[in-house]
Parts: sequence; C-alpha cells; structure tokens
Amino acid sequence: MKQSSPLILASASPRRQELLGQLGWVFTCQAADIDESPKQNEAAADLVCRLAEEKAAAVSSLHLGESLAVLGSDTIVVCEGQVLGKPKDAADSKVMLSLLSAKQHQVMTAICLYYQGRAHTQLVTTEVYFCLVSESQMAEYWASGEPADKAGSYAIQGLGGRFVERIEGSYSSVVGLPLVETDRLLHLHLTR
Ligand SMILES: Cc1cn([C@H]2C[C@H](O)[C@@H](COP(=O)(O)OP(=O)(O)OP(=O)(O)O)O2)c(=O)[nH]c1=O
Repeated sequence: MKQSSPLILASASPRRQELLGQLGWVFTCQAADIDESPKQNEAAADLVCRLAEEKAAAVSSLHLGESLAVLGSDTIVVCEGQVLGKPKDAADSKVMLSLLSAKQHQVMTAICLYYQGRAHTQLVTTEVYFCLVSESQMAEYWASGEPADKAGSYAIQGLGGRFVERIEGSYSSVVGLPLVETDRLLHLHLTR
C-alpha cells in the first residue's frame, strides 16, 4: 500500500535516520534548529517532550500548506534528578560520567508526530545501569571523540557500551529512537 502522506524526520542525527530506516517507512530528513535550553524548574519529562514537539513543529512550519507528517525526537539522560544533555568539553564529560559511574540512571526519549496541525507525543524511559568508570577511562573515552554529541556523554552503541552493565527497557530508545513505539505511533496516524 502507498504511504498516505510524505514523512519528514526532523533530525540531523544519522542514528535516528538509520533507526527509522529499519522500520521501512519512506521518509526524508530535515534538521530542526531550535533552542534546547531547559526552562526554569522544568521537569525532565516535560523538557524532553517539549523539545521533541518543538523539533517537529519547527520543521512543519517550513512546509505550510503541504500535507505531510513530521516526526521529531529528543533524548536526555537523567541521574539523581539532574538532566544531562550533551557535554560542552572534556571537564563537563568527566562530571557527567562521574555522576553516572556505578549507578542507575534513566534515558528518556520523546517522539512527536506532527500531523494535520496536531502533535501526538510519547515518552519512553529506559533504566540503564553503569559499572564503575575510572578517571583514566573517562579521559580515554573523551579522546575517542564519541561522547561529544551524545546526551549523558556516552553512546551505548559504541565504545560507551563497555560502561553499561545492563538495561531495563528499550535499547533503540537509548540510541535515539524507540522502534516499537515509533512504528506504533506512525501506524496509528498514517497508512502505508
Ligand atoms: C545515551 C545515548 C545518547 N545518544 C544520542 C541520541 C541523540 O542523538 C543524542 C542526544 O541529542 P538530541 O538533542 O536528542 O539529538 P541530536 O542533536 O543528536 O539530533 P536531532 O536533534 O537533530 O534529532 O545522544 C546515543 O547515540 N547513544 C546513547 O547511548
């Protein structure tokens, strides 16, 4: 069956592009340029949902009058009530990995499908358990270049996988796009 509406993934992330590709939907990509700073006293769940919605809405607004669907997504790491985005530098990365070391934290990914003027949003939370990470491992890891564009300063799918003892929840959500929930959301509102 033909897909009902063209679909745009509002993202510059090659990981999200690859994950959405796994689901077999036909789509194009367009990066959303939004301010990702949190509001004062904004809860983590509210922040990640708002950013996914703003990414989808921002790309939608570039296509006014066109009948298309836009999928936005955002990922944050939350540990002991602190929200971790992407690290600014090596020192910031060390602070983040020290916080995560030998502890449990949450990875929250929100997805938002913007379609026919409405936002359909879902939050997926995964529990991640880190092993002890030494200072030399933190420095070596920063030097690899991998943590720089990753929320919480690690990538489970890369070298950072060595820090992850176990997870409870969705692996693909930690990488940036929860496969089951995204497919369900798209099927609910679009046909193909
Ligand atoms: C925790 C973790 C995060 N990440 C990534 C997922 C997200 O791409 C990134 C968090 O930044 P985001 O701001 O969610 O996304 P992005 O800037 O990469 O892409 P865009 O806004 O254009 O869609 O961290 C991993 O790749 N692996 C991990 O294990």
